[in-house]
Amino acid sequence: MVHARPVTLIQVAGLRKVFRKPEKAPGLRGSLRHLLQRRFSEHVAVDGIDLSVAQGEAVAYVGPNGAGKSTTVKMLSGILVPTAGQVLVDGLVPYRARVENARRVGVVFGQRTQLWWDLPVRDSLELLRDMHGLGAARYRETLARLDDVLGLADLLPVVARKLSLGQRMRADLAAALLHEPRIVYLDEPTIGLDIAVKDRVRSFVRRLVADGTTVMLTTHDLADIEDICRRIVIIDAGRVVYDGDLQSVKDTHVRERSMSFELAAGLPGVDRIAARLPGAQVRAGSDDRELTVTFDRMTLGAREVLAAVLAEAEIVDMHIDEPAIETVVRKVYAGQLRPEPGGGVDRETVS
Ligand SMILES: Nc1ncnc2c1ncn2[C@@H]1O[C@H](COP(=O)(O)OP(=O)(O)OP(=O)(O)O)[C@@H](O)[C@H]1O
Repeated sequence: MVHARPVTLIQVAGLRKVFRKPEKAPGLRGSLRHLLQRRFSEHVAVDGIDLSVAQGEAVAYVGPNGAGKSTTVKMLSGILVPTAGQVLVDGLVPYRARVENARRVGVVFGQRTQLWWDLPVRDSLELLRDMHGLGAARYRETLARLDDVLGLADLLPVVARKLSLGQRMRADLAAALLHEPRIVYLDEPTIGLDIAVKDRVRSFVRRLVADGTTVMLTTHDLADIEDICRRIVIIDAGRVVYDGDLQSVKDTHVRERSMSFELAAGLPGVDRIAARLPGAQVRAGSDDRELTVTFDRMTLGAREVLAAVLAEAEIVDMHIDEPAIETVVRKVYAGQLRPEPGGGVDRETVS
């Protein structure tokens, strides 16, 4: 069988952004001196990023505060001009073709709205319809589809400033997707939302990806990532420190795994099980029919753990706790994951 090659929609090479900040002593004297003798310091926000995203991929773009995530997304959406490097989004250089790029891209900022604050949602959507030059039939059709998944009907007559945060996010998603962009940048799309609305937004984005939209997700909410993305790009201090499959980053960087058991009768003795599993931590739960074994997956397998517990007790139920991506990201934040010398990164195969 011949597989079609995936189409690359976002292609970034050696991308850099250096901000110049004025160096000025405080007060009037400082301002006057700055006028006569301007001094600037340079701040490297994005420091040579290479990134390639295929059509229909959902990529989490993650990193600590100030890592350079928003600066990258601003360069991808044409708001900022890079200091060096190449950016190509759907065949366009975003900062040179801002209008055309905006037609193909949708941006959602969880912390800001693109709705007109004093207008009913319907008016904002109609303004966007006109800005994007959408015909009446296409507008009606897209709005009906968005209404179906986002439940917009009740929100349309409401003035944006009167919407709750969750309603505002649903309306903002509709505003960003009205023109059916091929690429969507989501910046903290679930921030401040309650669990039920978060779930709704996440399943909406999953559906978007399943329909072939390319999504780049910037978030501090790691559950968003686990729910939506298979690939994760972690950046720190403007550089990519990991780019690969979410599962493999967990497998590579989180060696610890846990298995929990529910036993038919009281524990036969934690020590006896521990003796069969050198290096593992065996703990009794709150009642003596629960048992948790934590082990290094490089030295012990789930099968050996199961066999050791079975040899001493009758098992009613068991489950394996998956390592959370949180643990990996915490390592990055603690500086334990660094780029390879020479700028190489841990790029894994992405399926
Ligand atoms: N317009 C600007 N002028 C000067 N420095 C800037 C500007 N925008 C961003 N920076 C600096 O560049 C660095 C990267 O900022 P950026 O907003 O891209 O980080 P981020 O990863 O999005 O952070 P956060 O998670 O807090 O949103 C920071 O040190 C920031 O202070």
